[in-house]
Amino acid sequence: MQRITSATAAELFDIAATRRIEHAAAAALPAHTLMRRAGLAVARLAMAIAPHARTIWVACGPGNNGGDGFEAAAQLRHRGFFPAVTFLGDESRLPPDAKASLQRARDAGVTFALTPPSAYELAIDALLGIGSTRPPEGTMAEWLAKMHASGQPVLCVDVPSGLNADTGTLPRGIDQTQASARTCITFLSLKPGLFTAQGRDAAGTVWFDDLGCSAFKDQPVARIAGEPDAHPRTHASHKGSYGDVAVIGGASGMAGAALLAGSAALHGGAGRVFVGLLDPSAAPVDTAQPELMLRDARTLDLSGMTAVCGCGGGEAVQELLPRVLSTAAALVLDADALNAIATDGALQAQLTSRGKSGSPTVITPHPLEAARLLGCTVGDVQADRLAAARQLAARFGVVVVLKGSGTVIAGAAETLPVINLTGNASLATAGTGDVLAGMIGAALAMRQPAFEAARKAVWQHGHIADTWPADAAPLTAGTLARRTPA
Ligand SMILES: NC(=O)C1=CN([C@@H]2O[C@H](COP(=O)(O)OP(=O)(O)OC[C@H]3O[C@@H](n4cnc5c(N)ncnc54)[C@H](OP(=O)(O)O)[C@@H]3O)[C@@H](O)[C@H]2O)[C@@H](O)CC1
Ligand SMILES: [K+]
Repeated sequence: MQRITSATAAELFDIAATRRIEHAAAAALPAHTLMRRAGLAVARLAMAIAPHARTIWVACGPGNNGGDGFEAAAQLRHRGFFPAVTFLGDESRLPPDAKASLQRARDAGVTFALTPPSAYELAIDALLGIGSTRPPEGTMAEWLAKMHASGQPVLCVDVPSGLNADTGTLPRGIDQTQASARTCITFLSLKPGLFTAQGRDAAGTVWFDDLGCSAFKDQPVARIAGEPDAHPRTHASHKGSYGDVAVIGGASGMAGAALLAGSAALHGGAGRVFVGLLDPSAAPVDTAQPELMLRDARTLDLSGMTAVCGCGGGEAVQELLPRVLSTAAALVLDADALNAIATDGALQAQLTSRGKSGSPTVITPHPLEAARLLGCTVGDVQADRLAAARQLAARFGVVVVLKGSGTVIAGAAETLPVINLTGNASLATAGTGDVLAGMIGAALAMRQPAFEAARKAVWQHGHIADTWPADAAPLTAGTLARRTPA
């Protein structure tokens, strides 16, 4: 059993691949072996989460996910705990493995009830796993709501019930994202839906148990990538070794966004950082950050530079985009640059030809910006974030950073997309996106390949937030850019 953290590197498998792994493993092992192992793993984790629990509510559904629950209840009872099972299904229609585990729970003396216990210290959600086909309703929805509202810890078996394990979406009306402590133990494969969209909040802390079946492989759909490699600086290096970043943005009243991106690029290690402001009346120097070289955006020669374009760009950025797209050696497109491209076919064609020419280009849309670029709704993007990121990457030939819970980084078709596991809700504050764009710009300026530059910067951006000292001032975009609480 392995706890999954932002340092974990592993491949992710969709439901179809997980089914193939399950079938291959089940065929190679004696009957009921997988479910016994799964139930034992659930029981072990339950005992670790709630070692002093008097009552453990085990909610079991109509399929093999419920079977894992029966098996866990049997194992818990054998170890002196008092699991109370509520079963929502038809015994005569249980799959054979689940039927065997139901009998084992009965033989162990587990208590069965029609309604959940009035008090319990841990709930085990074994209602639905990867066989979920429709939104939970009726009693099942009520039980899930009760678990959610109780404030007691919830341990989800394989996946939070109702969660789409491929996409991380929950059905409307099924809110599993607010309970006090949520844990999910998943079997045989790590599923992408546990790590993006609503999946992260619904699953909480994820544990993985391969049930002794690591030899069974299949085709992954994505990966979590762990901590990126450090790029140590050689002693005999100089500022020219780390490249030039030019931030293009900061239209009237929005200079702060461009300055934040510039600060992030500077602290991200770029050799020199220019900030090309679109507001002609902007101050000639930022006295708080004198290292930033402020220029009029229209006068900057971008050849040989990494441009970070769009931060606070407003509508003014549109007229500069043809030149930025054609001359920047490497490019990060964010915010208003993306909105401008979304409404301008000629700019889209230019971005596509830039992507096809192999010039390093990273775009950093949030879901609404991604929807505008794809000509669909935010709901469509969020319904399958991996697919949306892949589609954007394929359409423009660029690296895509689709922001949000479980940021997705997608590039060329032959590169597995990455779901990033660092970051938390403290990043939901103005300007953090500008900081990310600047950090990616710095990594590109240091000549890291575009996908790796994006992956590394996204990881670090979230990691800074994750390791922000609890007793420090709250994280702001400015302190995030400087990487130091102040
Ligand atoms: N085989 C093994 O040894 C191992 C199995 N493992 C475990 O098995 C899980 C997969 O099991 P599974 O395929 O039986 O699917 P599962 O998620 O239990 O649900 C299917 C049932 O639910 C029903 N149903 C669907 N949606 C519903 C809804 N909204 N509301 C109500 N009912 C609904 C559906 O009915 P139907 O759609 O056919 O009407 C069907 O009866 C997997 O996630 C893992 O936990 C692993 O531990 C490895 C070892
Ligand atoms: K479940």
